[in-house]
Amino acid sequence: MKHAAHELGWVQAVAGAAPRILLVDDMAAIHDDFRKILGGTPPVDAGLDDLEAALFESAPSRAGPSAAPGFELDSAYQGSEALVRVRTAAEAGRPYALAFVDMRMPPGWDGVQTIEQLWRVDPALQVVICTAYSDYAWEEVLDRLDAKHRLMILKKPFDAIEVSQLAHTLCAKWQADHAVARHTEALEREVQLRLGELREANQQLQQELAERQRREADLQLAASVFHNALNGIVVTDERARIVSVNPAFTRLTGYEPHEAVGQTLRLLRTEADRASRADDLYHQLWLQLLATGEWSGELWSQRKDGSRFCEWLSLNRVPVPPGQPRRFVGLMADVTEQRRQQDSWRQQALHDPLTGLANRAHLHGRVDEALLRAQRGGAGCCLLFLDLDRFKPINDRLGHDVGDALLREVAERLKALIRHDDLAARLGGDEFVLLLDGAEPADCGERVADRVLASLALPVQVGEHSLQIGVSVGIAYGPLDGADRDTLMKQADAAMYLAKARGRQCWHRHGAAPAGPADPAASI
Ligand SMILES: Nc1nc2c(ncn2[C@@H]2O[C@H](COP(=O)(O)OP(=O)(O)OP(=O)(O)O)[C@@H](O)[C@H]2O)c(=O)[nH]1
Repeated sequence: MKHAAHELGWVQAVAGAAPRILLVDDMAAIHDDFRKILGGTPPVDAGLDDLEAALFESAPSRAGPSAAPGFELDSAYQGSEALVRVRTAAEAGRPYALAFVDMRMPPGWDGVQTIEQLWRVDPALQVVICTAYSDYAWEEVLDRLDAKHRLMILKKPFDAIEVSQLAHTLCAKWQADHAVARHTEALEREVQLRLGELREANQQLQQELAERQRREADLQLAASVFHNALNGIVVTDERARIVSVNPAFTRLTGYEPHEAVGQTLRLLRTEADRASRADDLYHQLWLQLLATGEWSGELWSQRKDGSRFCEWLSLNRVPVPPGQPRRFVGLMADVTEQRRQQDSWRQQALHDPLTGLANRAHLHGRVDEALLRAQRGGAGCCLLFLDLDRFKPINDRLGHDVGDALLREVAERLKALIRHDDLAARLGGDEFVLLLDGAEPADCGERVADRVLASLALPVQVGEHSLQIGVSVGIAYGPLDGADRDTLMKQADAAMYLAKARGRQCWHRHGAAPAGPADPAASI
């Protein structure tokens, strides 16, 4: 508030308002004299003229009321009253510029005490101490007040010009002091403002620096990952053209960066894929990548040296700011070994280890599929149940190894008799099944059975042994003889037993009338 009051004082001063002067004296006549000199009207009291004459060397009328116009004068007759006026003026924002203070003002404070009190309230107040006598040595007064720059001493009797000059000079000094103070304050504010702006700019700079350092760290990390990754990394544009590759890509494919960059991912196509005119996998995967932003899967690829490898490729669209070219990143890993292992496990799970034919589980799956297709209006299927005739004696006589070799040879012959879409399976022991997928023509089972009988009637050479075996075949058509797998297989099995019952080395179709003994010429 003090600051605001000073500020208002300054506004008043610069606005050209009359400087305010406070007259502090216990004698009313003195007030009138000051007013005459400084622009006030003297009180109507003849007795005061004498007093005036005693105080001033020359009569006040000599100075004239117009000698120093332009001051606003107030009077206080005791120090305490002066204090109230000074405080009120300061709080109202209209401080006094100058106070003329009498030295002796009984019964209250003397001049020095009064000045001390006034300066506590308004330290900028200029003071003229008026005295004919003093209770203090002047050095002592000045030391005690410790304010030589804002205090003047006016000794009685007064000279009007001296009073007027003091008033003008000290008011002008007060105004100048205020102007300097305001200017200094304005400068300080400006400096603070600039400092604040600088601090803010500096803080922003620090934040940007920290952000840049964080980004640089991220980039370094990304670059380190790119260069040290064990997996191949390939970055492409949206037309699948390679933009960059990492060292692991080169290790995996044999292509140096300068050989790969600018090529498309088709660089890794296998010879077979290149020869094929059909839309290749790369085309399909790229369409999916553009549509969904990601693709992953296994594909066979070819290295620069021509060797093939199975790669796991995972492609993703890289998010980039608007306006930047689209990029895709692919992670590649050589999974050839895993793929071979899986193939081997799949082979073992679905195939008979001795002959390599399909096993029972595999057969079941294929029969189910065939029956389902038939249900949906597709062609049916035919099952041929085969059981070798008198296989046990070979085993018993010549041992299991010879028996095994015989079984393997039977498997080879069976495979040679069927089409690509058909399936040859070994259920175990000397039991085999042929699945003819798409039972066309209507007697295809019987025709194949004839070929089986003929083929297996030929001797089998195992080492030094020329072995002669036969086979009994049961035939059942799905879904005609069984709409579900269990039924169909049971019917074919039962038909095979009927063929055995007929004397072996013959076939029997499920549902056909039991025939007489098979042609002995066809049997062993
Ligand atoms: N070598 C070999 N023999 C097997 C294998 N699995 C089963 N066997 C044998 O194959 C024979 C099959 O028995 P059967 O079909 O009853 O014998 P079979 O002499 O053919 O009898 P029929 O069918 O009535 O003519 C048994 O001696 C089994 O021990 C195998 O994996 N390897």
